[in-house]
Amino acid sequence: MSGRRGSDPRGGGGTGLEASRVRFARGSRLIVDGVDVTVPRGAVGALLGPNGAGKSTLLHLIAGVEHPDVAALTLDGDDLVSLRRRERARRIALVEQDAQAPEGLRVDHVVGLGRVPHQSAWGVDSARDREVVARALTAAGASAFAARRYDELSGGERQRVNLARALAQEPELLLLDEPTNHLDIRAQLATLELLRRLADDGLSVLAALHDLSLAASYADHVVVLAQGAVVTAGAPTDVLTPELIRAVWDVEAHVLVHPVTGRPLLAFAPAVEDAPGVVLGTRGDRSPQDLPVR
Ligand SMILES: Nc1ncnc2c1ncn2[C@@H]1O[C@H](COP(=O)(O)OP(=O)(O)OP(=O)(O)O)[C@@H](O)[C@H]1O
Repeated sequence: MSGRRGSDPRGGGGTGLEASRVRFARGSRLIVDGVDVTVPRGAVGALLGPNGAGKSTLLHLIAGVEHPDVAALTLDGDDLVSLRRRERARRIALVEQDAQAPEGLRVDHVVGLGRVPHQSAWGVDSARDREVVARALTAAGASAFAARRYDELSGGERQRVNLARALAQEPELLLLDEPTNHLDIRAQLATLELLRRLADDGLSVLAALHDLSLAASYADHVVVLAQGAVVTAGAPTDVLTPELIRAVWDVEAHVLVHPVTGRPLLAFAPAVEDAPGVVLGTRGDRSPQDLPVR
């Protein structure tokens, strides 16, 4: 996965995230099966795959919310598994699909929670903490509701606050699980533009996305997962072919060229048996051997 910039504006020449052989089982069920993902500094990576492919679980394993059975996980060469929790929280932020916050908390205080890994044990807000929170709220388009209660916000408003909280962490690696969920189209584009800009400034970004056209427009590199394993990975133009989309998602796709960006733009048609009036069968039960693993 390569970024659009050759230099590392944060200094240090970091290699970003290198995750290899990530494996995780729940009971007898293998959920993530030997996955390799790399995200260099300054790159946007997109994790793609059908429902249940293992995208959220993989993000949780990288963030340290879950612990892999086997994996080599490094961030800028540092072993993530042996990092102390607080240090890991300073370096990696995760925007979850349905993040929670303590009941009744104001939005700016929720975003302020992102500063906790940077604060002393007394948790006193410094002028810099307040400045970082204000900047994060603005960047995520959430300053208009900074003084409202988080639990009274709409889904899209909460999504922006969750992003602001992660930005307030000032991480080196930003992981996002469906960051455009609940967002209107303007907010979706603003979020992806923001991620692109942050990556151009040296942040490593890895986002699970369902919108393949958005992924193709903004990601440097996509990783396609199915049934816990990597099917293929590479530049969006190389990976997102009609054949791959049919094999993994079981839909027919036309790959067009975006008239402005020149990037792939996908138009879909349902598979024949999904036509109106046809009852869906148990699809997606194909074994990984049926998929074109590269
Ligand atoms: N707590 C759990 N207990 C048992 N199985 C789980 C648990 N959480 C997830 N799974 C299973 O692990 C698999 C991967 O789930 P995961 O949420 O990582 O997929 P995903 O690709 O993020 O899906 P989606 O696109 O629907 O969000 C699924 O089969 C899911 O049912």
